[in-house]
Amino acid sequence: MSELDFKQIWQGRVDPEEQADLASRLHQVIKPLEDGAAGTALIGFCSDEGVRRNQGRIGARQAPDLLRRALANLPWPFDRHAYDAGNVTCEGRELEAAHRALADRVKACLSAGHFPLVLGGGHEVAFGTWLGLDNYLDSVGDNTRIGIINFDAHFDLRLDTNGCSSGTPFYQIARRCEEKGAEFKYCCLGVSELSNTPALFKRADELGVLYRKDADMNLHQLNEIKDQLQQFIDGCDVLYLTIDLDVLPASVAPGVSAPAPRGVGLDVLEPLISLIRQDGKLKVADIAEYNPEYDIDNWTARAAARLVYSIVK
Ligand SMILES: N=CN[C@@H](CCC(=O)O)C(=O)O
Ligand SMILES: [Mn+2]
Ligand SMILES: [Mn+2]
Repeated sequence: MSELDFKQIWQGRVDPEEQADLASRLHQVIKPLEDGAAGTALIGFCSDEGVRRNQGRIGARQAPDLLRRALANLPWPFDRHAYDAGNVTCEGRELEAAHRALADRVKACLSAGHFPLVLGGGHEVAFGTWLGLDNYLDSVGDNTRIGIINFDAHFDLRLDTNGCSSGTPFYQIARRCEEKGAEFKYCCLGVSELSNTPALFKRADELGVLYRKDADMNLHQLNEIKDQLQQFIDGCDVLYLTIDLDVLPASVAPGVSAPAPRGVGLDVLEPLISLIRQDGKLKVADIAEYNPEYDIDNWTARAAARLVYSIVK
């Protein structure tokens, strides 16, 4: 990202009448990625090639810079550095190359001690994010168990027989795990019975996926969901959190490729994100499927910003 692009994107409201340390916003503290103290490192993944291959509605490749704009005014009362690590762009149809480039960027951020937070892009982002974490753990000789927690209306466990797409990332990861003799630990919360065929439910069962349907993700079930999620977390050494914005009701997040008529509310998602953050296992996260073409008055971008805030706070 050029200095000019950085300055154009990271701007927003300033409140000079307030005590400075109580009024700072992300756009005032974020810096281009540089050597220095550990912090949160935002990486954009400009791609909707996976969505195109998956017969979906394209538009998500525009998302990263628009999400940055939605993040710019967030209060940043945290004693933590924030960096912008720029964009990885899928050139033409070269999704596999973009996955490798994203994995390298995620790994470099982890090696420097940062918490990489990737802004998609279609959900094909997940394979690149996971690969970056896996490559990093391999490079430090760490044989730990990675737990994947995906908030999504879809399993994204489609076969990649005809190439990878936004519908295949967790199947690709399952195959990689099998090849290297690692356990595939995948928890998918918010699955819609109407948006996944029995073939996908069958594959999820065969792969030992822990899942809950959107209809079982209500506020009155929160304690039960937390217990189930905590048990999953206890069986993992490190965590990768991925949020597909289509897990939210379409009335909250209309700007996605495949909207969910029911969805899971922020009132349920936010306490679960706090649980995921709680014990220090969370190493990397991403937000996927923002499609500005279908957004209304930035509702979806604002919901995404709220979720980012929940992840980093
Ligand atoms: N990442 C999205 N995956 C969904 C899309 C479904 C749709 O376009 O209707 C899937 O493949 O199941
Ligand atoms: Mn998805
Ligand atoms: Mn989805």
